[in-house]
Amino acid sequence: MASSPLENMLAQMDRARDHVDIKPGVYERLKHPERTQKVALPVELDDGSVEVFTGYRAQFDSARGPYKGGIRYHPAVSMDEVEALAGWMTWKCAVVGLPFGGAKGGVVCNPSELSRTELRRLTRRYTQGVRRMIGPQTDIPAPDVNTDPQTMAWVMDTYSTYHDHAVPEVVTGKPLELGGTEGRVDATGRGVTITLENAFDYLDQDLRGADVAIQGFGNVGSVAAGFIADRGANVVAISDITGGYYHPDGLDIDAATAHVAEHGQLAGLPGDHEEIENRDLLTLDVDALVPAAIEDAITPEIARDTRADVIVEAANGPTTFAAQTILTDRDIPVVPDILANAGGVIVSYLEWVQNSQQYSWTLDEVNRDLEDRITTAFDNVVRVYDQQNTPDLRTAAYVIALQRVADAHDLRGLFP
Ligand SMILES: NC(=O)C1=CN([C@@H]2O[C@H](COP(=O)(O)OP(=O)(O)OC[C@H]3O[C@@H](n4cnc5c(N)ncnc54)[C@H](OP(=O)(O)O)[C@@H]3O)[C@@H](O)[C@H]2O)C=CC1
Ligand SMILES: O=C(O)CCC(=O)C(=O)O
Repeated sequence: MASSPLENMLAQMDRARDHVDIKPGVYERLKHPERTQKVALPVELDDGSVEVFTGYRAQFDSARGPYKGGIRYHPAVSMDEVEALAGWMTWKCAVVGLPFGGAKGGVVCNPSELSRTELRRLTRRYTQGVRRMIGPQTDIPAPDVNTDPQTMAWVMDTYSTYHDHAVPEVVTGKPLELGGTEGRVDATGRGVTITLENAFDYLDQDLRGADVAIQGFGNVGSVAAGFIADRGANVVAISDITGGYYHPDGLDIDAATAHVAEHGQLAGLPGDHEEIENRDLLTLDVDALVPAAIEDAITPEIARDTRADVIVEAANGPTTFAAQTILTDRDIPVVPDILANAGGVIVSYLEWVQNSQQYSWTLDEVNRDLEDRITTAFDNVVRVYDQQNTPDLRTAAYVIALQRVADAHDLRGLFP
């Protein structure tokens, strides 16, 4: 039976629960977001008509610091999905040791059908709708699926108009000109690549010469593909919603990136390669599979058929709970989303710190800090997995995250 992202997230928590010293009341609270909001967003379209979009923001937990998490524009956005994504942000920030809680927002829309001016009006409406929830000390949005630095600039501008001065630290992932940080655009893909290297080291394998398949060629997937190819691996397959491409000796990632920059999608990618379906990409005989699209890519059926030696989750929630159980039984390690894709929020944290200090760091400083934090988190997860005999790496990551959030609740005395 298909499960929703929220059901998957809650089941992942339950699997870790017995390994964590947590009061029942605290655990029960952590199964519910602290606050959610649904907003109606009337937007004037370019033809003069008005369409009312639906937006959401879910704030999951703030015991460790302000809520943090991206804004997604996608037709499948729902309250269930943003609640799950907000929960995953909470565990992600905790597992990599950031002083943040977790949130997520989204608007139900198809951005490919909206013009730039329509997207700007939609973003302003959404920001107005959630402006009492967000703020530099309360909840700090960032980019996610189909949103980018320009979207964040509009959020920052709209929020700032209510405060009579610029408030850059209300969002991260901004353009450099508006207080964005060096390295944020590449940060998630860079973190995925570092995690893939860490996983190969842990498994005593060499990334150089390894075959890697990547599903999703957006901000995260395309950047990861470039870095992974730079490390000497063969990126043998890539895909987006329009379909996939395969070459046993590795694809030309620079050419694919240039093609997407020009055409907006991979469709029509020229070159000497085979076209494949997304499902075929997920079951290729590769050394590593990197799902970098959206949730639920790896279903139980895919988990039974996949021939990857290791899976590194660049997307949030790409593996269903039932699929993870099958992969665990098949001894296929999965480096979970809350660790593998944390590079983005790590560098968002660095952006927020720089904005708060009105100071900026070099790209080298940012990249070094990212590498240190994500590698330390990887080592901690592997240590818990090895020492506490958790069923899989995901459970180990949840054990660390849940314990840190539970300890924060205890120390703050939020529960008698
Ligand atoms: N941006 C960030 O910093 C972070 C993102 N993430 C997660 O990474 C994932 C990707 O995000 P991001 O790269 O920013 O998003 P983008 O919107 O930039 O890219 C998403 C990519 O996935 C593709 N895609 C969507 N659905 C499918 C599908 N069913 N099959 C194959 N490809 C598909 C899209 O194709 P098309 O363009 O053709 O629609 C696009 O190439 C998401 O799960 C996101 O939550 C996690 C941490 C941080
Ligand atoms: O950069 C951030 O603050 C959050 C990015 C995000 O939405 C995610 O990690 O899923």
